[in-house]
Amino acid sequence: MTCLCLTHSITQTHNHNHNLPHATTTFSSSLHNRNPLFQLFSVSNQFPLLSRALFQSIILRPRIRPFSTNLTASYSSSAFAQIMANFDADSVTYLTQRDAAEIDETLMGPLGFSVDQLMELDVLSVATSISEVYKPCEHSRVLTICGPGNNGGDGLVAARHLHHFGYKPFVCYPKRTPKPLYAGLVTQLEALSIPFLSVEELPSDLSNDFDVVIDAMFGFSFHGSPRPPFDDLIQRLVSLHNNNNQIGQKRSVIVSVDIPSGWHVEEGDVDGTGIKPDMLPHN
Ligand SMILES: NC(=O)C1=CN([C@@H]2O[C@H](COP(=O)(O)OP(=O)(O)OC[C@H]3O[C@@H](n4cnc5c(N)ncnc54)[C@H](O)[C@@H]3O)[C@@H](O)[C@H]2O)[C@H](O)CC1
Repeated sequence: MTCLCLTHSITQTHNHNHNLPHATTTFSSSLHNRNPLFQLFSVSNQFPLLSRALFQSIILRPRIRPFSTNLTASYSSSAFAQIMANFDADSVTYLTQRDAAEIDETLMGPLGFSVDQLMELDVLSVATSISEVYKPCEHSRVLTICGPGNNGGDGLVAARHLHHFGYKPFVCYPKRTPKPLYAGLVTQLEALSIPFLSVEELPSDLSNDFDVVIDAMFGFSFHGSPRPPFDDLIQRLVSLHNNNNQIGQKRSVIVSVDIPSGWHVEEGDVDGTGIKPDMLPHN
């Protein structure tokens, strides 16, 4: 799992106590017309042996690079500078939406991984990254907005992990899927008394009630324009970012799992009006 922390200065980059190596980096808004997704290096002969999460954790980490050469203005950490020194511009390749789906088919077909196995592994890394950058003592109230597919499942798992990490998670899961995997994830959250909020119960300004908003609406299977209620939810997250432009106003930070919801999966934030996440952990 790789975590890209956007627009914020780097806070930490190291192997953490959960022993899941990852990289955290920052880059400028020039990202938004580039596809930040599914970055992999040209070592495809190794890739089928590992889940994308494992692959990116173990192989990508020492060599990840930012998308913008303007990056140097946005960081000050010597640890980050060290990471940057190892970046290799020529080693980055990108996966298409179709590539990503085919890799999953391989992982979950001949290689015998199960969705829930990959989801747990990926999302433990997501939750760990969040806990390193946004400490529970300062960012305890977390809203996870979950979509109808596996990206939404990631959000449900993230809420559970973050509860165990000491956060106070809330979940908005407006389009539930009756499959056993999702039903089990919901049951586990209910057993922990994690509150589920309807779209109507959300405050008009999410920043009033939440320190972190996790965008787990859509991942790599998103296509077209978002349908209700996700069109409205995406707009709320867009508004959060816009509100930040008003001096002195504290806002929730946005963590988009795998892909900022509503972005074109391959083209990115085509017209520049999409969600601008603060952190982009992807699996
Ligand atoms: N590969 C891994 O290691 C893992 C990745 N995971 C995560 O799973 C998502 C991809 O999941 P998938 O179920 O294929 O798709 P999505 O979650 O992106 O959504 C599908 C869902 O959304 C509906 N939909 C599509 N477009 C729209 C739209 N315009 N409006 C409304 N609804 C839409 C569609 O009908 C489906 O219901 C990947 O990104 C990772 O985050 C897993 O954790 C497993 C491990």
